[in-house]
Amino acid sequence: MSKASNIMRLALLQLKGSKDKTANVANALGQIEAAVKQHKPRLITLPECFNCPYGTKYFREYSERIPDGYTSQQLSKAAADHQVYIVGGTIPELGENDAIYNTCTVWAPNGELIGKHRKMHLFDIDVKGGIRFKESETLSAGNEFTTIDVDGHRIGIGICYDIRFEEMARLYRNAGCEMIIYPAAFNMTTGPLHWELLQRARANDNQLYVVTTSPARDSNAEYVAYGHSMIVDPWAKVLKSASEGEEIVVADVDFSLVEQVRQQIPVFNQRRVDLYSTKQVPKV
Ligand SMILES: NC(=O)CCC(=O)C(=O)O
Repeated sequence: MSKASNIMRLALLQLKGSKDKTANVANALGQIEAAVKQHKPRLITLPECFNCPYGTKYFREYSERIPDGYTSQQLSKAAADHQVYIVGGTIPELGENDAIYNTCTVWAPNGELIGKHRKMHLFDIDVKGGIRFKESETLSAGNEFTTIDVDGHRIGIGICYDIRFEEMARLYRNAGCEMIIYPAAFNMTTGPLHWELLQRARANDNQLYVVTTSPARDSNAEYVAYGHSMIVDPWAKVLKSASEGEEIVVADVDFSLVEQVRQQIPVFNQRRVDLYSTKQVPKV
């Protein structure tokens, strides 16, 4: 598809969550409607696990089939009603053989499912004096890369912990992506240290936009999300950032900046491939 425009308006919805799935989805739908009315975005993003508490003991109970489940159907309808792209955060997906995945769905303005990304790198960490979390206790990892086309612009999808894996971002860059979107929920141990750093690193290394959308912080929750949903530009500059609470972050991104940065700092033509190998890029 040809690039209709280089400017795209994004709205990142940093949403409050609770244990009530219907209320969480209703809140997301209300915020989508508000964002559309107030800001007329082309693309809306939601947080990781926006319809359920983020915790391994909850994933199976809250899981749904995609695209037949309740949350998918609501997001599809919202995209069509408002004529907008929706990167639907993540939900626990009930997959083949009863496996559960942490999955992002992407909806086109006609309500069609145009992308489904299962988190590839499960969040399994144990930091002394900090956080212990093991997604693999109940989740399975996805094995496929996911890119979508929005008005001729290729966008890669990753989920939270995926951002730590530079190889994945590099692969998206090599596949022609100009932006990577990560629904995410960093925590209060690693968030202050690594959240902005990782986004700016991925943007700088690959000369593309990086977008993250977090749940709002709830200090009483079992897992306290860091917040600070963010858009970083291809210069690795923070274009816009949320605070901790429920918030809509709106920004116009200019995709011509991607090409400008790649021309001005042409590292991808300066690789010493005679000294280090570059892997074959799998088709994505
Ligand atoms: N939900 C996640 O994958 C959390 C990742 C995270 O907090 C990190 O430090 O990495």
